[in-house]
Amino acid sequence: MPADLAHIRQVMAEADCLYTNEQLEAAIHQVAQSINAELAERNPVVFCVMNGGLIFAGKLLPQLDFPLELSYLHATRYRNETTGGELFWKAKPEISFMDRDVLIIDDILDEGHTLAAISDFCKHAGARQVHTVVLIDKTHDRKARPDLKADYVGLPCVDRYIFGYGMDYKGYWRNAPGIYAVKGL
Ligand SMILES: O=P(O)(O)OC[C@H]1O[C@H](OP(=O)(O)OP(=O)(O)O)[C@H](O)[C@@H]1O
Ligand code: HPA
Repeated sequence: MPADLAHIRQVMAEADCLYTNEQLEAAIHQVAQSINAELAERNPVVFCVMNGGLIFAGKLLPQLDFPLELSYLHATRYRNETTGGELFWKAKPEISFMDRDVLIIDDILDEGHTLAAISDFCKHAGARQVHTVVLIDKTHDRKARPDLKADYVGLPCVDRYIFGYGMDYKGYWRNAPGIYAVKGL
């Protein structure tokens, strides 16, 4: 069914801005410094988790100052909805990471099923160590595992449905230049 563009535009017009582009760029810079300090000698394989990780990865990677190999994977469980379901692999990693450090870049750690499944997949497939970085860690008590955390986090966010900076609302507004919460969600 075609999207109701009037609704999509209204969602943007009524959304609350949680983080501006400037705040996000400052957070990404901090994260990059931490990763530079800790992974510089690890020669990692870096995976951008599509689609949501695209903008964050694009802004983070040029600030990493050490040798790395870049690839992508695509696992999704929201599929243009605002609640998550079963994890579906659209593209598994193609580059070999056997006995290599892996860095997973994603936009958001929400319930964490996605990051946990990707990390487990990489460990079982022979990664030496799996590191994770997310731009946003949503604050609530519904994490897939109680101790589930990313190794590097840009910013926390309230327990609302958010979009922008790679994250979508019904497939739209990944291009929004900040992070916004949908009115009423
Ligand atoms: O922590 P979780 O509750 O598992 O949710 C986080 C995941 O959900 C989103 O992906 P989505 O399934 O929407 O796929 P997409 O990036 O292709 O939109 C987001 O990009 C994360 O990968
Ligand atoms: O709040 C969210 N917004 C967009 N995508 C998401 N994937 C998990 N949580 C979210």
